[in-house]
Amino acid sequence: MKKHRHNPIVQITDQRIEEYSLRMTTVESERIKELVASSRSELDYIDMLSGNLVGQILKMLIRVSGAKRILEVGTFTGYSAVMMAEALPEDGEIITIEMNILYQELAERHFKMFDVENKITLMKGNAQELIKDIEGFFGLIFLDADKVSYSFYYEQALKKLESGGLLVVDNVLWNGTVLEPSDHKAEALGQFNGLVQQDKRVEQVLLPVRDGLTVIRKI
Ligand SMILES: C[S@@+](CC[C@H](N)C(=O)[O-])C[C@H]1O[C@@H](n2cnc3c(N)ncnc32)[C@H](O)[C@@H]1O
Repeated sequence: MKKHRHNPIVQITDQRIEEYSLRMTTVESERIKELVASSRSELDYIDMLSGNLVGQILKMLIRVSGAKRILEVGTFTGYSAVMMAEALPEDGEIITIEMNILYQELAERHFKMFDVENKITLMKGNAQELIKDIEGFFGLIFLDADKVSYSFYYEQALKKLESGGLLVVDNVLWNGTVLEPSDHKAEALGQFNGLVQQDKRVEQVLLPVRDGLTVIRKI
């Protein structure tokens, strides 16, 4: 029998509005639906997967900005990486970092299965160590890994973003608990949001979509 996590991510918006928004949003491709089904059949829980609202925002940002080189921190089973690959031109590339061996194997299998392995490179290991040595600049960076390290990743990401490049950061509202932090993750995310808000090097919008998504543009 499948296990359920004690504290799964819940929507911060009204559930009916969330469902309506999903119904009115471009539908996931067949391969993305298959990837979700495959993830569900392999794992006890898949609530870390960012979902169609975040996925479609990423795709839209890639198409509108023309970003060709993308860095993702936090692959999980490859959902957002494959979504982003769908919006990339033929010569585009994604580097995605994952430290969990089980997720690495599953993501790798999905990249092969869904024919995007030529566009996606999976870096295996701790992003906190690996990110510093990644060379070149990126048009878009998607930050979706260990929440307490967001401020560290933020500085690294700013160094690696092209001027005008986008940093998209997931879970910035942490179930709304950033308003009154009662654990170290909520506290770290609250500090991160404040850091971005004060930073003159960027402009940003915090979207109350799903668990909170901030889109940051490097000036
Ligand atoms: C929220 S999930 C990513 C979801 C994925 N972006 C998606 O939309 O399907 C976060 C992932 O980051 C990975 N992770 C957490 N800390 C990490 C670190 N320091 N280095 C690399 N991966 C990390 C976790 O193992 C997990 O798979």
